[in-house]
Amino acid sequence: MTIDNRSAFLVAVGDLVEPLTGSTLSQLSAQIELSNNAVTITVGSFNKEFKDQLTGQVERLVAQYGLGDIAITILTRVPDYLVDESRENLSKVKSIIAVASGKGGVGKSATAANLALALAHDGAAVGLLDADIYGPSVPIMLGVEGATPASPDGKVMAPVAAHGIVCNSLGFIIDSDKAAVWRGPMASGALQQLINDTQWPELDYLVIDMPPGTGDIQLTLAQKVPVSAALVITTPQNLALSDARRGVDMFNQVNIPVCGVVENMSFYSCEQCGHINHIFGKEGGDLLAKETGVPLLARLPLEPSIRSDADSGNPSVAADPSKPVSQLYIELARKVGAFVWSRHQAATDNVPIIEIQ
Ligand SMILES: Nc1ncnc2c1ncn2[C@@H]1O[C@H](COP(=O)(O)OP(=O)(O)OP(=O)(O)O)[C@@H](O)[C@H]1O
Repeated sequence: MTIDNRSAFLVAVGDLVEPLTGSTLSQLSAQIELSNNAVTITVGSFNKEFKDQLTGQVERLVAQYGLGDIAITILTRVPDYLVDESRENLSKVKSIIAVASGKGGVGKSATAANLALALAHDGAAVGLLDADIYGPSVPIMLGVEGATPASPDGKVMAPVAAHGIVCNSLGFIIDSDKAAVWRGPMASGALQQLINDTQWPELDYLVIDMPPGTGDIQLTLAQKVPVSAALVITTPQNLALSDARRGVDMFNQVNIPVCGVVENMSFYSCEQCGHINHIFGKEGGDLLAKETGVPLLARLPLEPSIRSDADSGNPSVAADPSKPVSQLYIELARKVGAFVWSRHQAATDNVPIIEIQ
């Protein structure tokens, strides 16, 4: 192989496109290293499908440029958003994703839990913080109700492990019925404690299940924690949509990038005849996306197994990642991961690093 071939190969690899962002590897500052017998590409998201595709594309380029016998390795390094050294307990967390909703009961917690599991399914180290102080449901959803976070020094809490991720929730610390009747300052104080006193391990993503609504607590939380992407969950009907619009506005106010909207309980597909029924109305999520300029990332069906899986402590993605509804969560997770990767490039304006050894 000649020097020219090697250089042309590196340029061609840099020109390959990440399909969910539409950007090239060079634009996304992927690191591409070529030695005599190996090429290693470090991308910013875990998307298994994309990494497999990329391996195939690189194999073809290796053949096209006559590079001979070359080992191809694709690694992932999620961009590190949390540059603030003072946040000791979050110092090992690379990126925080807030899952919010303008109103309660739209499926925010079920979506947050399945999103966290879907990110982990592709290989990421993931934590889930249940900040839904008024109705902490993560312990039940992850099947760890009654667990107690370990605290060797009596000060910080170690999160609880479940289904390959780690989580913490006010539900571990207090009776969730009591939390439901707390007044603002008490709820806010408990939330602060949960945020400040959880010692998160090395994580690629920390998913936060936010309290529903757009009041002071939500705003304070959004400002206190360095969120890299917010996801707003809604159902298709008008009332939920106007609340979701307020959710998007809230994040805009505090300069947190909203990566997208999820329309949950979007339709019901009859198990017997396959007829699709839009129980809560149609195309509301599209309308919201158009009005706010935020993309609609997923339409999730109203499906009994989502509820029964979550109620039995084994959310759909953990129960069976291959079933259609789990695949929807996995696709959603890949879009969120791609947003975090591309957003970081926009934020830091990194220059591409291409090394030839
Ligand atoms: N797409 C869906 N299909 C069927 N059931 C769902 C779906 N999404 C969520 N659920 C179920 O609906 C109920 C409410 O969902 P969830 O607790 O996630 O809502 P939430 O928005 O977090 O509510 P809250 O704001 O009160 O905490 C749960 O039993 C959950 O399992």
